[in-house]
Amino acid sequence: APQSWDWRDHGAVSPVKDQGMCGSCWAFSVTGNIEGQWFLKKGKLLSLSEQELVDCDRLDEACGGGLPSNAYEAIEKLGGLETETDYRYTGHKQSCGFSSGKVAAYINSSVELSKDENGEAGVLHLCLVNAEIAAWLAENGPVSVALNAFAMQFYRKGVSRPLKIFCNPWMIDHAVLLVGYGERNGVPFWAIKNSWGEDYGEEGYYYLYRGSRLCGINKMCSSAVVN
Ligand SMILES: CCC[C@@H](/C=C/S(=O)(=O)c1ccccc1)NC(=O)[C@H](Cc1ccccc1)NC(=O)N1CCC(N2CCOCC2)CC1
Repeated sequence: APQSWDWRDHGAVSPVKDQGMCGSCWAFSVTGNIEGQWFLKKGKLLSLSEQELVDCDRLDEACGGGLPSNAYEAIEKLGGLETETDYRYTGHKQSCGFSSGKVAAYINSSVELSKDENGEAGVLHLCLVNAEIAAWLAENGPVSVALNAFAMQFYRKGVSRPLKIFCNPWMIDHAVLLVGYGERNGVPFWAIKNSWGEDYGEEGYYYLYRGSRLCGINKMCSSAVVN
């Protein structure tokens, strides 16, 4: 994998969004991943609708939380995602207003990078080791990841390196988008697109120390597949 990589430099990342007072981080993580996949496979960067998932993804729980793996399945069943403009974000659950005629992007399947080929858990690869995530990311696009967000809540700038006791990798409670990795003054980092608005962190981004599988970032990596 390259020494450093950032999908923002390659046009595969839409502007930072704000989930507001709604626990819909899972939807933003998934739309961010699909925006990247769609851009890389179809050449167009779209801003896709999280509200469609909040209102219409019955496998998840709207502002009460969700799982990217459920969301990919729901998007396949629905037939795709409308754009942010066509199905705009309100930050609370409404009745489903999805119309298949307005689908702007679709997915063919999804991959859990934390499982082996036939989807069994246990054989962790492609996500467990940092070099594997970096290689997969540089090759295939931004990755949906989940992590313990405790340290994120107190983050302002720089490379965050919380003590493990403040970032229990088994207490994962937030879903975000991994867009790149690199080094700052010799400190390796992951570049993470958050969904708490542009005022959060560094222009809406969180930079997490890339080492020793901090905050559980290696546990739930996934991506949609667009053919
Ligand atoms: C109230 C939900 C908040 C929301 C978004 C986070 S947030 O609001 O951005 C935030 C996170 C941390 C600190 C502060 C703010 N979190 C989630 O959606 C998290 C994201 C996540 C966690 C773990 C693994 C993968 C993804 N998911 C969840 O909270 N859930 C996952 C699905 C679960 N269902 C239970 C019933 O059976 C079906 C599944 C409900 C809870």
